[in-house]
Amino acid sequence: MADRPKNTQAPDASPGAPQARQDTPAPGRDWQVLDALVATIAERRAAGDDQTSYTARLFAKGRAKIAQKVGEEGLETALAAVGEGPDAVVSESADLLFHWLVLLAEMDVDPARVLDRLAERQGLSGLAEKAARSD
Ligand SMILES: N=c1c2ncn([C@@H]3O[C@H](COP(=O)(O)OP(=O)(O)OP(=O)(O)O)[C@@H](O)[C@H]3O)c2ncn1[C@@H]1O[C@H](COP(=O)(O)O)[C@@H](O)[C@H]1O
Repeated sequence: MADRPKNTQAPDASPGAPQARQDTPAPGRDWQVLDALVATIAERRAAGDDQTSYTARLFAKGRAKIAQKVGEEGLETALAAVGEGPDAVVSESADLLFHWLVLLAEMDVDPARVLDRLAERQGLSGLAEKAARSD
């Protein structure tokens, strides 16, 4: 992915907390983590070594299997929210994001397109959008 804001301070930082240096984001709170994962997924896809790579194995199984995994991980995230707690939701969300990125790669969809779509929607109320639908 590209062209996303980097070094953005975490939204849950308390108002009085010391400001983080703009060039030293906290680990895991920089979009470079996702950029690196996208690159790794592309590399594993190109190498196609399903003996050593879970990602390559997913690609070998095909789109339907990858889509199924996205569905499963989404459900597991929801179930974790209801039946477990924040730590489980974090783990399941990571599984979900990984499989979601694999699915986008399988479909040759640049994840930046999803970010663009979100950006287009910024400022548009979900309720207003729903009310404007013709169906
Ligand atoms: N982020 C992930 C990641 N998140 C989850 N997973 C794997 O996703 C799987 C999900 O667990 P499940 O029990 O649902 O899957 P499963 O039962 O093995 O699969 P099925 O039988 O359902 O097909 C586990 O094997 C996890 O290890 C991941 N596998 C890889 N990555 C990243 O991809 C990189 C490359 O991994 P390899 O392709 O394996 O080299 C790694 O370095 C990581 O950065």
